[in-house]
Order: sequence, then C-alpha cells, then structure tokens
Amino acid sequence: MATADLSYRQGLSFTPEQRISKNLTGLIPHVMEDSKKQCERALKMIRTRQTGIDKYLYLSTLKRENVDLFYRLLIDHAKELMPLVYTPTIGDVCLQYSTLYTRPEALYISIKQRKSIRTILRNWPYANPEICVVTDGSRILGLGDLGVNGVGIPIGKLALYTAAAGIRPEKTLPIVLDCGTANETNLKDPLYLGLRAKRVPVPEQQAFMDEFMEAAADVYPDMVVQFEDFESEKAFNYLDRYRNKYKCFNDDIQGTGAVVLAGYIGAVNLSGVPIEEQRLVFMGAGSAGVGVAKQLVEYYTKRGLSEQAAKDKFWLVDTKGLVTKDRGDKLADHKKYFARTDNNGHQFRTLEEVIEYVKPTALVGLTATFGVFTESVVRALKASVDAGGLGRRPILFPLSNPLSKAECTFEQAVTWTDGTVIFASGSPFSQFTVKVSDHAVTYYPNQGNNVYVFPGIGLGAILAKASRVTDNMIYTSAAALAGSLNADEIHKGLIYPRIERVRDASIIVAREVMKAARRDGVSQLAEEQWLEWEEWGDLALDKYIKARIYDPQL
Ligand SMILES: O=C([O-])CC(=O)C(=O)O
Ligand SMILES: [Mg+2]
Repeated sequence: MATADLSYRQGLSFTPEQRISKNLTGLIPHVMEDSKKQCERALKMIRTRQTGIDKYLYLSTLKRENVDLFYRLLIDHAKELMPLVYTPTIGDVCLQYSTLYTRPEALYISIKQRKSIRTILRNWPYANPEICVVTDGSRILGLGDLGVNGVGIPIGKLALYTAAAGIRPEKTLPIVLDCGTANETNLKDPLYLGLRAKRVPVPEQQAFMDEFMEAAADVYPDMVVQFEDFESEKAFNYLDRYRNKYKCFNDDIQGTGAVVLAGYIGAVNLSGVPIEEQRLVFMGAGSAGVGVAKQLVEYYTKRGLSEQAAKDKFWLVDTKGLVTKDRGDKLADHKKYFARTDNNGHQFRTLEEVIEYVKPTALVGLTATFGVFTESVVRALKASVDAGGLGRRPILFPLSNPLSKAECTFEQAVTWTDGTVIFASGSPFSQFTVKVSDHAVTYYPNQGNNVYVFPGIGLGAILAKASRVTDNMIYTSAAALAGSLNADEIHKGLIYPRIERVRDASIIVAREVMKAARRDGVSQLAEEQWLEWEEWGDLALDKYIKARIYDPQL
C-alpha cells in the first residue's frame, strides 16, 4: 500500500544479470538507464503539468511506483520539488483531500476506535517504524481545522524526513487522529473522509491522546513521535504532558522555535544592531509565536541575561492587540508568560500602535493572515531601525504558511525597506533582480522553515537511541543550523543554508543533537561507542551517521 512494490525499486537500472536472477526479463522495457536519465524523464513530466496539485499527484504516484526514483528526484531537485510535496502545495492538497484521495498512505485512527489503537498500529504493513508524525488536523499550516484532510501534512513531513535526513521510507509512519472537525465545509462535503462530527471536548481528546501515546510506545518502543499542527492549546498541553514520559517533540513549537533562533542569530550579525539593543515584536501568539519567542529567550539567558531581562525584549501581539496582563480578557495559558506589565495601563490595539510604542528592530509574523505586514507597518519598522544609526537593517520574518497566509511578500519587504531588509518566510519566495541604473541587483530570500531542523532532530534522537527529546537537544539543533552555512551562503548574505543543502545541514544538526542527548544522559547507546567518538571527534560521528542514512541508488 503506502510505498512501492520493492521488487521494482531500481526502475530501469536493473542490469541484464539482475533481470534474469529476479525473473524480471520482459517485465520492464529493454533499455538500461542510469538514475540521471530516469530523473530527466520524470522532471519532464512534472514540468508539463500545469498546476501544483497535478504535479503533486504525479509525484505521489511516482513515490508509490518507484520509491527510489522519487527520493532521488526530491534530493537532487529539492528547490523545485520540495514546494510541491511540502509547503505551499501541500496546503492546497489538504484543502482538497476529500476529492484527491485514491489510496491510504497513513494510519487513520478515530476516537471511535479507542479500544483498537494497538491493533491498528500493528496493522501498519512495515516493521518497526522509527519516526511517526501525528496530527489531529486541528490547525493545518495557517489554514485552520481541516480534520482528517490534514493527513497530507504527516505524509509531506515524513517525505522530508527521508529526503532531508535519510530515514528509510519504510521506517516512517504518518498518522492522523480523527476527533471530529470544526470545519463546516468538510462536515457538509459528501466526500469528506473523516468522522462527520463536531470536535470532541478537550478532556475526551486528552484521554484518547493518553491512550494513543501509551499504545504507540508499547507497540513501537523505539519510535520517536513528532506532534504536528495541533491547535495551540492542545499543542502546548500535549508537549508538557508527554515530553518527560515518551520520546516526542512538537515541531510547531520546538522545531519552528529552533529554526527561527538559528535565523535570528545570523540576522543579528547582518543587522548592524547589537544583540543587546534588539527589540522584537511578534505578531501572532499561538503555538509557533510563543514557541519561537521562548526559544529566543533561552538564547538570551544562555548569553548571560536574566530571564526577566530576556523576556523584556519581546512584545507579543494577537488579534486583540499587545498582550498585557491588564488587557481585560482572559489570556490563554501559553500567552501569560509574555504578558507585559510595563504598559502603565495603556492598551495598544493595532500593530501600528505597538510599533510606534516599542520601536522594534525585528518583526516576526506567525498570524496565519496574509498581508498583516502592510506598507505602513514595514516602513515604520524601517524608520525605527534607521533612527538607531546609519547602515542598520531591519529583521522581518513573515513566517506563516502556506504562501497564501504570509504576512507580506518578499518583493514588498524589499521594496518597502529600500532593499535593506533581512528577510525569512515560512514558505519559499523566489529571488528577484532589479535594475539599478546600469547594473542589476539580485535579492535572495531565506526560507525560515522547520524543515531545516526537524529531520535532523528526529535522526539525531533515533541514532542516539535517545529515551527523551530534551530542551538541550532542541536548542543545540538551532546552534548547529546557524553554524552550517558555507562561505558562498555567507557571502550572499543568507541566514540559512540553501535548500539544496538541507541534507548537509541535517547531518550537522543530527550530530549535535546526538551529542546533546549524550550530555543530558538520555542516549542509550553503548558507553564504548561514545568514548570512541570522543576520541576521534566529529568526523567519526559524521561517518557513522552517513553510513546509516538512506541515499537511493538506481
Ligand atoms: O509545515 C510547514 O511548512 C511549517 C509548519 O510546521 C507549519 O506551518 O505548521
Ligand atoms: Mg506544522
């Protein structure tokens, strides 16, 4: 079902001898082709398809029919193909999943099947999965509650585990938990694939989650679980509840936090504004907004600031305005940590008012609302940075996914800051070139997406045989990513490695995550193994990692 018929993995590259020994003679065309030629054919096909969804469907069929070719393509053409199997196209796929469905590619577990979770887990046709991505579909990217149609996200994330970190395809397990949906369109759609019911109350889902986590650890004790796209309150609750009991992490809180921290470290270096003087406004205070801000607070405290002094650098804004203690509404638990108390009774209701008041040097968007960073907002950010001195550059991260939810576009950011912006978005924008008198200037965007860390965090946890995913493992992933840029990337003023190098970055992230697991005492690898690496250093550890990862050969 989920992956290809393994006997055909090599596509057209079987030698005549292999064809004879495997009884394949005549079952495949006569020609023998190397992987490059086979990729060429597939690329030609993809490029003739008109829409992102059609390209996705072709790729999805290819994944089933020739899994090695699919991953060879995805690895070698990451820049072109990742946006098709991941954000932004995967957002459209999820929106239309009821009609696009042709075959199961994930486990579907509904709250009505509570008694059979173990049986369902055992029904998965591949032995001993190493990594699971699980969602309840309640907050898919910035698109809201899509119910079981959110299944595209675990499938897409796991395709990147394989492409970006070399986890074998048959060791990945996508799961969607069906607890109903608040999405009226889905509920009315005769083709909707999930329970036709409103979401169950929070305590009921909690009990279901408890059972799911226990069953998953019982049936697949070695498997790492990645929580994905749970609505904010649940995301925080489940992370708190399970992180000390199981090997798990939350990608939207911790993965996004780490990737933005890595980008922030690079951005501060380019900005001309010393880190002590940075003032950060966050538009959006959900799981990602708060997760990112907390990761940055940890960075500041590791640099010697007190927790309070670090927290004071952050102003979080939500739909009701600046998050303050005395705003008069009941703040969700996860927002309380960042609620300001120094507003002297004033309430700031709009982003413009907050910028006027705070005079930030950095603006981060995790609102899931297209266009929130208007021209006046971005110009106000630039003005407040300019006021600090010549040559200073504003940091602007509109991070919401997919592109249809980005707070502003790359071109807008460049235009409204006269080209001075240090920019990262969640989904990929294209570079662009403008003619300035007689020469051309090219601007390169950054993609601040958790794909730069979650594959390496998962791989590191698996290879270290980590019993838990600790805060230090997450924090280290950010530092490792920040240090993974090559000379050319630094020269171009990038803050993340180019996406074509995500696999290199994942190996560095995985290595440092493994070492952090060891330092935290959660690695269950043999002591002699660690002693050997300590003697031989990072190169030996990299060699170990590289020898264990999947690199499809055709
Ligand atoms: O999936 C992505 O591209 C990043 C992410 O976790 C999200 O937006 O929820
Ligand atoms: Mg996510």
